[in-house]
Amino acid sequence: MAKMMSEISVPVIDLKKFPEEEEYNKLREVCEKWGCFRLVNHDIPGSLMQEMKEVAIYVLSLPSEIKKCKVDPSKYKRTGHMLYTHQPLFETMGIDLGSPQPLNDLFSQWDLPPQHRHTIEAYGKATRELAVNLAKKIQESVLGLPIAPEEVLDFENWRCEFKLNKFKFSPEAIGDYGLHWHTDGGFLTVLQDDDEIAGLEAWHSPSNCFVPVTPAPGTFFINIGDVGHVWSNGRFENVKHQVKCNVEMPRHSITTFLLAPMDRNVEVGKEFVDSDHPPLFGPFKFESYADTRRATNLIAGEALDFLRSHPAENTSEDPKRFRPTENTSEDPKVQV
Ligand SMILES: O=C(O)CCC(=O)C(=O)O
Ligand SMILES: [Fe+2]
Repeated sequence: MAKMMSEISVPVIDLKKFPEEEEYNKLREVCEKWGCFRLVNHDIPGSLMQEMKEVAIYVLSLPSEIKKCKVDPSKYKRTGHMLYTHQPLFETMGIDLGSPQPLNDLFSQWDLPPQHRHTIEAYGKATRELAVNLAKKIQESVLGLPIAPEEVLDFENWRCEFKLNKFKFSPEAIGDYGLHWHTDGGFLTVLQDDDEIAGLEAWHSPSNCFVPVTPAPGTFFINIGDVGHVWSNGRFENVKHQVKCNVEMPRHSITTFLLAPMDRNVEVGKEFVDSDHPPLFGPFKFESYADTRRATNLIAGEALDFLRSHPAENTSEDPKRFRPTENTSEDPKVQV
């Protein structure tokens, strides 16, 4: 069994403390050492978070015949209900909020209360803005202020994805995985984890163990994904995380993924490159990276090895490379 160090806890970033230099330094260090943090004092109202959770509970408890009824997948790649044979406790509902049409189609097919639409739109907009704000703070934490306007990244134009998740926890599922360990593919994720039902665990490389993430109502859990790792030239941790069933009650979470530039390549940020730190990754299109992750089922950041500038320098010698001490007898990696 992997050791679980319950005395270590995920660091906290306080959004109200910016632009204090100390909080910028903490943010940068946390991205390097953990790749995740608990965010407090953001300005998304607790009432909107609660309403969004109620919508998630409502939508994901609809009969499966209704949930199965998909909006045209050729039209909307990111909208629809998904189940995973290897992760039977997990189901997710993706909604593309990039244009009003997918929501129009969903609401006309599913006959959802109109108020739910308002909640999804308001919450999607608020968490997207929060993700963009955090991404900017992260860039500022590296470059220092003020950043020359031409260097500020256009995070507001980046691709964003939105998902409602349900974990069908029950007495029989105790000890099972809701989601096996993985990284998120994008730049960063704003996760509203269940405010009552625990289960999320984040990998902490310096301690070589998974750390339980304790629910904290009214806050978000933020994690850096593979694109954030590439952009920082490997300096920021694309944190591995998993969800385990410890409680006998269903668990719900809502994820807003800030993924990558829409029409440009993902590239190593030039602020991370100098003669001692050549770029570790070549430029790539996010969609093709996402396809590779899916096709190879390498969903814990290993697919980045295909993009390394010097593939011979395989990360297997990297002492920080993820080596789980449990789950090794089976292949736990399943697409998320
Ligand atoms: O529900 C959670 O706590 C985590 C969800 C997650 O990791 C994901 O959707 O990628
Ligand atoms: Fe995740």
